[in-house]
Amino acid sequence: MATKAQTFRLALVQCLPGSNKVKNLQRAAEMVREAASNGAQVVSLPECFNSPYGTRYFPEYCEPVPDGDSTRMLSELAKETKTYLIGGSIPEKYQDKIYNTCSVFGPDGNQLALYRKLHLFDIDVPGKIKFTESDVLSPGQTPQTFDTEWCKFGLGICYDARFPELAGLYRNRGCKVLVYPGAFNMTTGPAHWELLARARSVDCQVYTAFCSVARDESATYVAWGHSLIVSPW
Ligand SMILES: NC(=O)CCC(=O)C(=O)O
Repeated sequence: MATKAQTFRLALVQCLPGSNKVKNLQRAAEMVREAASNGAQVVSLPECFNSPYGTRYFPEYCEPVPDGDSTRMLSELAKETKTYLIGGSIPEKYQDKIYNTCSVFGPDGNQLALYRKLHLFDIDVPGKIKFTESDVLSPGQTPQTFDTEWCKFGLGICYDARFPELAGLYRNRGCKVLVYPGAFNMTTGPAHWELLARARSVDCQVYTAFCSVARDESATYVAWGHSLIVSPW
């Protein structure tokens, strides 16, 4: 009798989006292919993988989901690589609003989830960083999970990881892995990135994956990087 595999390989793609959207998509696709060829069955991209991260960029780079170039690429890529592909996030244009949105596709290319960032990143650390996503973005309203043959996954985006209630809700729904595409910065990254991933894992007894964009010291928003996966232990 065939037994169901209990383990799988999850890859976090720490790509470096720049100002050219076509190149951002090409590079992300190359890195997903590389991960799949190294045995990854589930792959995540980071927050805003198709655009630079910043409120000034969201209106320019936003697209409809699932009918935009970035989401079409994700669906085709999931099918080509036969992976579960967690599409980081992109600025999504929906009606007259913009959301920070993660789409997930299965190995057959079908969309399994659409998650809009619930908690917008509005912070002011005097002398260090001020950022107000809510100037441009609207918050999502609904937590989202998706199923694989191995376990149920829960989705958050970056700042969402600061809210234990969301992780606890996913734990109560039976999720074993929480995935947060992200882009922390050089102030909060060293202070809280690893701490939050480990906290969510220990308090919910789940695996937690934080997938960051790579660091570019010349960018208007310098990301911390340091993608990581944490075990319940
Ligand atoms: N993109 C984000 O949500 C950034 C969150 C962040 O840096 C934080 O400290 O929280």
